[in-house]
Amino acid sequence: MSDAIKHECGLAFIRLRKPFSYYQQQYGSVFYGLNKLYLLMEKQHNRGQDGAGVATVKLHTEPGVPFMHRIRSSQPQPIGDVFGRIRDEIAEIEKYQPEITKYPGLMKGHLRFLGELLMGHLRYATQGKNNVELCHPFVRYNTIPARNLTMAGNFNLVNVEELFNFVKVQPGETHKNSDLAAMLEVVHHFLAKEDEQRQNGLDVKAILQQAFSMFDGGYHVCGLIGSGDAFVIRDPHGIRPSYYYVNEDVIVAASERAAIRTAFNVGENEVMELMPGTALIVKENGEYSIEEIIPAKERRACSFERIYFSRGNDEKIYKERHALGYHLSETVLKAIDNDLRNTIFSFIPNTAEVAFYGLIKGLEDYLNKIKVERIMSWGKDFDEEKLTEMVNRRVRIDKIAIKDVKMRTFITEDSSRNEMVQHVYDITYGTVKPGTDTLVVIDDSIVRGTTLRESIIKMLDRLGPKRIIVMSSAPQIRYPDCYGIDMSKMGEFVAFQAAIALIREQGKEYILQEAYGLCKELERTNTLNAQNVVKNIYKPFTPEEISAKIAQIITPAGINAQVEVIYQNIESLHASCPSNLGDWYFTGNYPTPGGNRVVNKAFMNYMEGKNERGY
Ligand SMILES: O=P(O)(O)OC[C@H]1O[C@H](OP(=O)(O)OP(=O)(O)O)[C@H](O)[C@@H]1O
Repeated sequence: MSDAIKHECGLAFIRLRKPFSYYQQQYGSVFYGLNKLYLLMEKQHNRGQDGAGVATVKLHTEPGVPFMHRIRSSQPQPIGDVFGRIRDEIAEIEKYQPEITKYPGLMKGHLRFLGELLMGHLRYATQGKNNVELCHPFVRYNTIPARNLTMAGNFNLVNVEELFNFVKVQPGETHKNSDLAAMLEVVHHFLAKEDEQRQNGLDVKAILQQAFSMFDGGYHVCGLIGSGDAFVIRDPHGIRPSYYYVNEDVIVAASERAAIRTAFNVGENEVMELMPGTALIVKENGEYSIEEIIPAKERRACSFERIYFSRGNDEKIYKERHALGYHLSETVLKAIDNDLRNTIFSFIPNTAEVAFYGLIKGLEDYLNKIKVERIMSWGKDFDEEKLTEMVNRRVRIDKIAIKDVKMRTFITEDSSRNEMVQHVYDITYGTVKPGTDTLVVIDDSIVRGTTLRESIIKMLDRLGPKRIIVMSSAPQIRYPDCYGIDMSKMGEFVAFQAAIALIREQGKEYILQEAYGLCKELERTNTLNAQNVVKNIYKPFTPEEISAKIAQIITPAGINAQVEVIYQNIESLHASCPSNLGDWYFTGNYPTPGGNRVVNKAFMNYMEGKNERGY
């Protein structure tokens, strides 16, 4: 089967609250909104590099004049492509009317994308072919202006089929697995109903309450309506991140706080978090409100956002990644028997860099403590040489792995990933004392283990270390994620491969058969969402046993160094990222019942040899 593309990951929204002439006077450009949208998107490019799209709505147009426009790209550098094409349109008009930029009203009439409502999207398609038809935003056109709707989002739903059935829509081949297509149809269904009944303005809150009570998953979604209204909404568990900022000139929303801070040059506390289950609703007249759409449920904000996905320049995320590294320092000291003299520390670029600083801080704190203890124990028995030697003891750090391509391989589609990871990294020669040094490298996450097996371990081994210890600032990734970040097939997780290998080695295949039988039974009684059966696969083994097996799996043939893997534990993860406790990919504790169905389906697919995702 061809894989469905279900991953849509970065969002930007701007509502201009003043006429275009104001922005020209105040900020020197009628393109203020478009420029800010570009910046917001560029600052979130970490969230998706496979596609980009923009939609705009113009307010108060004459009847018959198009007011909703959309442009999308799945070219390499898609943000540049989208805005390049918008720029070309501007240049074309200026060619014939060089004075036009002086007349904002005229500009609005001539330029398709000069709208007061702007929405941008960055797409990450980890699976299947990158098809521009699947890039957000999607649009639902209608002859009645208020029933035109365009939406984009960062989300995964686990009940798409059910939703299409509800609105009695037969989606085409391209969109049949698309969460957004299903969501758009459902929201449009209630929008049309509301428009039929309404006396005055649209009751956007009522539309959202009816539509969003039907969605099972994690989401951060934005919609622009032909009436001039707009909304941004976040799932009731707060799984996906969502932030907003308001001043007299603009209303802004985005997936990451730091992007808003940089684009609008504002402080940490000026950017607000959109709380779980609520929506930012912007009325056609530029007023806004924060409304509860679905009562908030237990907060399960995604921790993988903090560990890997978001950009690390966010004030809180930086501290959290630092803490993740710090928490690992004690464990690594134990692993190397406190032998800092013969150990060299480094990181796998890029995301792990901040955790590396945290790790080093932890090691330095230890070393400083030791120095003080030693010096104190000398009493008066020391000289300059002895003291200098002690004070100059350092944790040995070096930049050993280099990333040649400035792209995120994890969010690169599967077919090209293996080859890519082989060529993405390189090493710095002459850094390690061959045969003596232990080399410790920290990565933020080990998912499939491909980065390590196909590239990093072989390269590091060329430097001749005695041991290679890989530390992961995330715990073992054991279960699929179906709420936003694509990790969908059981057999691909190196932790699952390790559990299977241990089961086989120990002749415990009955565990697999029992779990499969239980899944089948749950399927028959339509209760696949009642429990996560895959937990039984891991149950017989300690995390350390799984880690030891993972180390074997990621060690390619012909490696001289002894390879070990050390993971973060769940307690330290939670201590490091206290407001993002969503940890289902590590623990198997899904926030919605749909999650259990997904993991059980993924396991059944694995047992049946089907290479397809569980949702
Ligand atoms: O175990 P695997 O399945 O190979 O995946 C894990 C790797 O993927 C990510 O790197 P990526 O290149 O996406 O991003 P980065 O440069 O931001 O770290 C992550 O940082 C790990 O290094």
